[in-house]
Amino acid sequence: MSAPSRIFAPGVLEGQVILLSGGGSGLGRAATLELVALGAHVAICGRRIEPLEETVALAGARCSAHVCDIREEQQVDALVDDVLARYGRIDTLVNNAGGQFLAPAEEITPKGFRTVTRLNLDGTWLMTHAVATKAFIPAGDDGRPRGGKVISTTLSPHNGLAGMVHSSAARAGVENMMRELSIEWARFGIKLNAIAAGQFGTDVFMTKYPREMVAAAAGQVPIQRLGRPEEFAWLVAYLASPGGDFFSGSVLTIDGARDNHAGPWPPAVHVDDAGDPLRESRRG
Ligand SMILES: CCCCC/C=C/C(=O)SCCNC(=O)CCNC(=O)[C@H](O)C(C)(C)COP(=O)(O)OP(=O)(O)OC[C@H]1O[C@@H](n2cnc3c(N)ncnc32)[C@H](O)[C@@H]1OP(=O)(O)O
Ligand SMILES: NC(=O)C1=CN([C@@H]2O[C@H](COP(=O)(O)OP(=O)(O)OC[C@H]3O[C@@H](n4cnc5c(N)ncnc54)[C@H](OP(=O)(O)O)[C@@H]3O)[C@@H](O)[C@H]2O)C=CC1
Repeated sequence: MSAPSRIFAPGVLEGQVILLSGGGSGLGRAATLELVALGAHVAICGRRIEPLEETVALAGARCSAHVCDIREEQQVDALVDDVLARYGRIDTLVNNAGGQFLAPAEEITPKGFRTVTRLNLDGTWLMTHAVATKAFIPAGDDGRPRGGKVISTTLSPHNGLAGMVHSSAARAGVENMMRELSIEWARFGIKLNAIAAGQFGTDVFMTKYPREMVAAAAGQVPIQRLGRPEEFAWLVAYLASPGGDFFSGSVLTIDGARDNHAGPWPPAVHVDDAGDPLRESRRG
């Protein structure tokens, strides 16, 4: 059973049905536990059943596991149909599944580039389109489109993450997809936002990339630490809650200022002998 939220009132998401991709690990698991703790029913998906079942064991009966590869149109259709058959509605879609490999751009093959853009951009589109057309746009009891929310995880820094040209391109595409759809689908009551995550110390982040880069990552964040999965989870919960109702078409960057500068301030080349930031002397 999920522990009570440290931030939000219990029950703030009571009655909501949330579909979240990548709920078997890291940020997706943390978000699932927070959403369930706030009263939501959360259907989670991923390619492997084992990690999904581990999340269900932690979250309790309001969470269900569904195997689905978000890159496969038929699997996505079947997933959304299953979730609707089980819960009768979907209020919020969290597109959290994603990832990439680290490689110099010139070494990335067409297949490698396609693999990452298919996962992050096409997969996010397939999920968003299926949930919108099956759950958000059809009329509810009042004869009007039911509406709903879409929250998509993207990537900070926005000026390009070196070694990840495929993911940098795909996440920029996702952010503009959210912005564009927030205009077109406002007429259906659909609100779409992106959460641009900086570096968070999830298990996969800590183990997938070269050790030297992981060790240096916190030092590249102006506030000098990695994000904590629960900090991401709180932002997802806020957007899903009534507090998030006037957000649409936004990119919320959660990265300890990494989007603005890499490293502490002042950097070593910007300090005087006492270690203070350099400043110009007044003229005259
Ligand atoms: C310090 C850095 C800051 C990082 C900031 C971001 C952090 C995070 O996002 S942390 C969370 C990361 N989580 C994930 O990435 C999870 C999901 N990732 C994956 O599933 C894989 O990494 C995937 C994206 C590569 C997709 O896996 P899969 O569909 O199983 O693809 P394949 O392994 O079959 O590979 C297909 C194709 O892709 C190319 N490729 C894969 N890995 C590499 C590599 N390490 N280097 C170069 N190229 C790679 C390659 O073309 C593969 O085809 P084949 O050569 O025919 O195998
Ligand atoms: N941690 C970080 O610092 C950052 C993370 N992000 C992004 O945040 C998200 C979560 O990251 P994090 O928790 O750290 O990483 P994880 O690798 O732990 O999470 C990725 C999740 O996505 C699922 N997934 C991957 N491919 C597919 C697919 N084709 N279909 C369905 N599910 C899939 C995985 O499950 P399975 O393998 O079973 O399919 C896994 O549960 C990702 O999009 C990541 O790129 C962005 C910026 C920084």
